[in-house]
Parts: sequence; structure tokens; C-alpha cells
Amino acid sequence: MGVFGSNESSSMSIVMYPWLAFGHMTPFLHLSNKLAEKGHKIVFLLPKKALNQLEPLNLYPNLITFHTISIPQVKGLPPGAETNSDVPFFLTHLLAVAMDQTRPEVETIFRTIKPDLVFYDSAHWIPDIAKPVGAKTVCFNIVSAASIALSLVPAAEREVIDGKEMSGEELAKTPLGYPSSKVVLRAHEAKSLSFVWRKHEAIGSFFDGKVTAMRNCDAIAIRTCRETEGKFCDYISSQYSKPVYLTGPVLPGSQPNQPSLEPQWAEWLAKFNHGSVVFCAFGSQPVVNKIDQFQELCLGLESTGFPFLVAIKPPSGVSTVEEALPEGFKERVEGRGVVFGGWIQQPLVLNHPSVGCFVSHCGFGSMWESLMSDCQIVLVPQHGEQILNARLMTEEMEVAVEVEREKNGWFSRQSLENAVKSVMEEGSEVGEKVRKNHDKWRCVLSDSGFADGYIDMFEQNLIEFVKS
Ligand SMILES: O=c1ccn([C@@H]2O[C@H](COP(=O)(O)OP(=O)(O)O[C@H]3OC[C@@H](O)[C@H](O)[C@H]3O)[C@@H](O)[C@H]2O)c(=O)[nH]1
Ligand SMILES: [O-]c1cc(O)cc2[o+]c(-c3ccc(O)cc3)c(O[C@@H]3O[C@H](CO)[C@@H](O)[C@H](O)[C@H]3O)cc12
Repeated sequence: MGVFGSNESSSMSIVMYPWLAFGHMTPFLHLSNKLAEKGHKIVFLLPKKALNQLEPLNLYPNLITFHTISIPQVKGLPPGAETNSDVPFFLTHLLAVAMDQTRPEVETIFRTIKPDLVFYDSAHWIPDIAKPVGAKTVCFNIVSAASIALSLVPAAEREVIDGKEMSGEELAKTPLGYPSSKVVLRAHEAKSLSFVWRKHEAIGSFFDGKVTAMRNCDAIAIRTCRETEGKFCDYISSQYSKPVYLTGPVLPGSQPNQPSLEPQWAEWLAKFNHGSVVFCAFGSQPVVNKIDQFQELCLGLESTGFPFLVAIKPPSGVSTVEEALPEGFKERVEGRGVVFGGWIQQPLVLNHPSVGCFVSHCGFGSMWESLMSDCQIVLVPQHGEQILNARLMTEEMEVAVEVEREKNGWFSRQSLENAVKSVMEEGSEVGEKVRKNHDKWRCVLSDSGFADGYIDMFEQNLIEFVKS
């Protein structure tokens, strides 16, 4: 084993194998860029279909090598499905089955490369195949520490009786010692957590997989920082009796070779006044299940009167966003509103001077990107983990507003319009408050030493524990 570290002669050899979802592969790649910047070599395992989208984000192609993995066809999955974007939420467990079947291929790669370190999140069997080749393992979590602390620690174990669904009240209970009374779910929201403990043939539950992944690794890492989630990280560390290393926000902003915004969007956005455009994006997975909720979203944005750009996957039951648009909508918003079903460079759109408001599903990656931007933030979280992120942003940090939902979980065009106007209209008290708090947090997080300090410390932690 050589001498490790940025100023030394040899580098670590690292393999990354994230969960087959862009919301996971993207932050794993951002972290790879940070480690490559320090001279470490990375082999990044990913499905073939993800290559086109991720390649432009690789800022160190001389040090980060993509290696494609064949994702087996599993009965019940849509043909050709390789990532979460190809799979409806209720079939996600089958994608996990497919990922488990990649184990022999990954094992062969490990035997060939003999890495020092392996990063993974979902494939809980990684430590079993990494240990024999002498590699240490890091379970790197790209979701909030709060969402792990609430449902993925040993104290959160639930006994599921004969596949009986648990009540919202039961699901909303926090585990013993959980460190917040604000970042919690209400009973009707907690229903969306039922998937966590649901047992599936051959793979058990999501809870079993995650707890095994965190129990068997040599170290847990989380893409977060002490300033926002320190108490949740300490709780996780005590639950698993092992160190929890923090990477900080891990955003590519300050690194060289950044791509620029596609001219199609740069030109469209340039037509509008500074800070006037509402940008709405709901992440890399299909999230809005019902066509009428999709339409409510479009109509709510239309009635704000602001120019808007929406990047969203089509709702279930249709294959394009165009098919799902409300009657007459396209004609009415011509020239000031666009709904786009493809991939858009979100971080670059958020930093465009014309964009003043971000309507987000509050995926953890989007949460960091929104905090770094100077947009006003409106949240429409879709399930448990995103609701917790939203609570962190609205109740603890007070940097965003959340769109009100009815007891049945639905939001109306009116509640969306109200939320956007509450942060965009001049003189709004709420708008002023969240802007002030957001400014403070952006100053802290974007301070030149802040993110770098986290990465420096993270690298030191890795070096020490690879040597140990
Ligand atoms: O069109 C798009 C869509 C998404 N993106 C990028 O893709 C990433 C999406 O990640 P998010 O974490 O916000 O959301 P996703 O829904 O894709 O992620 C998933 O994993 C992370 C969890 O916190 C989310 O709840 C889960 O849904 C962001 O970095 C965003 O900038 C684009 O660049 N363009
Ligand atoms: O919905 C969730 C509620 C909650 O309390 C915790 C999580 O955790 C994670 C998670 C993901 C990755 C990790 O390394 C740790 C925790 C969740 O992940 C999401 O699960 C979805 C269903 O499988 C999946 O579609 C999505 O890609 C994951 O990001 C969800 C919750």
C-alpha cells in the first residue's frame, strides 16, 4: 500500500457503485470529481443508459473511468429498464433485484482492480466481495441525515404482521432518541413511508437492505454538513456505533471545465426580466403519479402570472408531457411558459439571472442546489424523505415555503399560486423572511473555505482509515 493524499506520491484506487438512479449517481460523480481533484483514481460503475447523461459531468476523464454494468432483465420490470427513471415507484424493488444480480460482474471487477476503497449505497453485499480483495467500504448516503435517522436506524425497526399495512400513526412514530420534534411527519404524510418496512420476496424490505448496508460497511458517509444536520449525524453514529464522515454539500460549482447552459434555454431565459422566471423541476424520477395533479401544477404556475419553465417527467399513464397538459394551456401560456419532459441542466438554470423562484420536489440534491442559488424556494415534496427535507428547510432553517396540501395529500392550483406569490411579490413578509434566512445560509455554505474544508477533512478520514 502506498502513501496516500493530495500532496503525496501515490493515490487511492476507488470504485463507486451507486444505486441505479440519477439522483444517486449524480452526487456520487460529484464526489468522484472532488476526490479526483486530489489525485485519486476512480472506476465508476453504472448502467449503459446512464452514460450519455453522466459523461458531461465527469470533470477529470483522465482519473475517473466509467465502466458499464449489464443490468439483467427481471420479470415484471419494463423491458430495457436500467435506472429508476425507467421504473414506476411501486416496482422499485424489482430494480433492486436486478442490481443484486450484477454481483458476479462486480466481483470480477474488484478482483481485477483490487481497489483500496469501495463506495456504495444500495448494494448491501458490497462488503462481502470487497473484503476478500482487501478493500475498505464506505456506505455513502446522498439523502438527508434526518431521513436516515427517522426510519433507517436499528431503533426504527418495525414488526410487520402478515404483510398488514401499518397505520399513519404507527408510521409517524419517531425512533427512541430521535433528535428533533420539528423534522417529523404528520400521520397522513407518514403513509408514504410504508414501503420502507414492506417485505419483498428474495430481497426482504428496504429497511433490511439499508440497515445491512450501514451495519456491514467500514464507515458511513453522508452528503451533509454539521451546520444543518449535526444532531441527526450524531444519532446515526450512535445507532450504528461507527464513525459517520461528512462530505459537505459536494457541488461542482467551483471546479474547472464546467459545461455551459444549452443555448435553447439560455436564449429563452434571456427574454425575461431579472429574477422574474419561476423554474419548476421535480428531479430525475417520475414523481407526479396522477394526471390531475400534474395539470394542477401547470394551472397553478399559469395563474401566478409569472413566466415559468417546468422540467418534469410525464405522469403515469402517458408517455409525453404534451399529452398530459390541460386543455388550451399551451396556447394560453405561449411565449411565457414552457413544460419540458427532457433533461435540463438544473444547476445552471438556477443560476441564470432571470430565474427568481425554484419550485422543487425537495430531493436532497435539489435542496443543496437551491440553497446555493439566490432563488426564492417553494417546496412540493412528494414522499416521506422529501417531506422531511422540506421540514428541515421550512421549520428549522426557515429558508423556504411549502405548498399546502389537503388531508388526502392533494395540492390545488390555488395553494401553489399562493405559495409562489408569497415569496415573489414585493413587500410580502414571508418572502422577506425566507430571503433573509436563505441569504445567511448561502453566505455560510458558499464561503470559499466551507465546502473545501469538508472535502479536505473527508479525504483525511479516508486516508487514515484505509491505512488502519
Ligand atoms: O432535468 C433535470 C432533473 C434533475 N437534474 C439533476 O438531478 C439531480 C436530482 O436529484 P434530487 O436529489 O434533487 O432528486 P431525485 O428525485 O432525482 O433523487 C432521488 O434521490 C435523492 C432523494 O433525495 C430524492 O428524494 C430521490 O427522489 C439534481 O442534481 C438535479 O440538478 C437535472 O440536472 N436536470
Ligand atoms: O422515502 C424515504 C424515507 C426515509 O425516511 C428515508 C429514505 O431513505 C432513502 C435512502 C436512499 C439511499 C440511501 O443510501 C439511504 C436512504 C430513500 O431513498 C429513495 O428510495 C426510493 C424507493 O426505493 C428510491 O426510488 C429513491 O431513488 C431513493 O432515493 C427514501 C427514503
